[in-house]
Amino acid sequence: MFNKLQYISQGSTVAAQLNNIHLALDNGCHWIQMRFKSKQDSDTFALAEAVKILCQEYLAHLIINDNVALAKHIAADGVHLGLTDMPIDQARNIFGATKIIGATANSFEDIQKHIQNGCDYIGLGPYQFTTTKENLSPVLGLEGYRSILTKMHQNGLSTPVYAIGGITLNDVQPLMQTGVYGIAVSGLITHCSHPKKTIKQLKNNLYGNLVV
Ligand SMILES: Cc1ncc(COP(=O)(O)OP(=O)(O)O)c(N)n1
Ligand SMILES: Cc1nc(C(=O)O)sc1CCOP(=O)(O)O
Ligand SMILES: [Mg+2]
Repeated sequence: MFNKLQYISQGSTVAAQLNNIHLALDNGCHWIQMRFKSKQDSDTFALAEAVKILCQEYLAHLIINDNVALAKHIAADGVHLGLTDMPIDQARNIFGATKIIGATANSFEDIQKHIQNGCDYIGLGPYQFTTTKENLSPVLGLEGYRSILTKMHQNGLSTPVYAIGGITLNDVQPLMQTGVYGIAVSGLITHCSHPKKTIKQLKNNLYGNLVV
């Protein structure tokens, strides 16, 4: 069973990325997506190696954003691919059958295509406007999730869907009621003043207060 809470890392330098990822791990996140839009491949590689070690220490899953070759090279648990990244079936041939491949969607049609191509989870967004990612697809809002998740149910599609994009603590329960499997967040955890408390509250909302 996949974690219901994904932390999407942010930071413009290796040091900032490492600090933010360590903060997330140290305060209870167990699924890290390393999302580093660096111009220097050497920096991205060095960060990925360090994050792999950190995730091993914290028994956390490590997903690499965009870069299938890097994910394979460091033996990450998975990769996340967007609408303009490598096709999922091509990534599967490179990365193998046991690895986790996530895919970005902004519509039911995107989801259908990704599932046909063999993805393991969907990142459906954006829920609302966010400055964490540039070039956002059209904002979906709560009604967008309701509509898309209903279509998935009607078509017997059960691939886990994560909501992403501008999510705050108060958004979690309404989003979970639409039928999404979990959430992916970046700024909420990166910038909060009490990360351990926030992550525990997120988990309580995600797992229905089963978290002790
Ligand atoms: C869980 C999750 N969902 C969506 C995204 C967005 O990925 P992508 O469309 O490739 O955009 P970038 O993150 O590469 O800017 C994601 N990373 N994770
Ligand atoms: C990485 C990403 N992808 C999105 C999409 O809509 O595909 S929104 C997003 C940013 C998520 O960060 P925050 O929780 O700070 O808004
Ligand atoms: Mg991408």
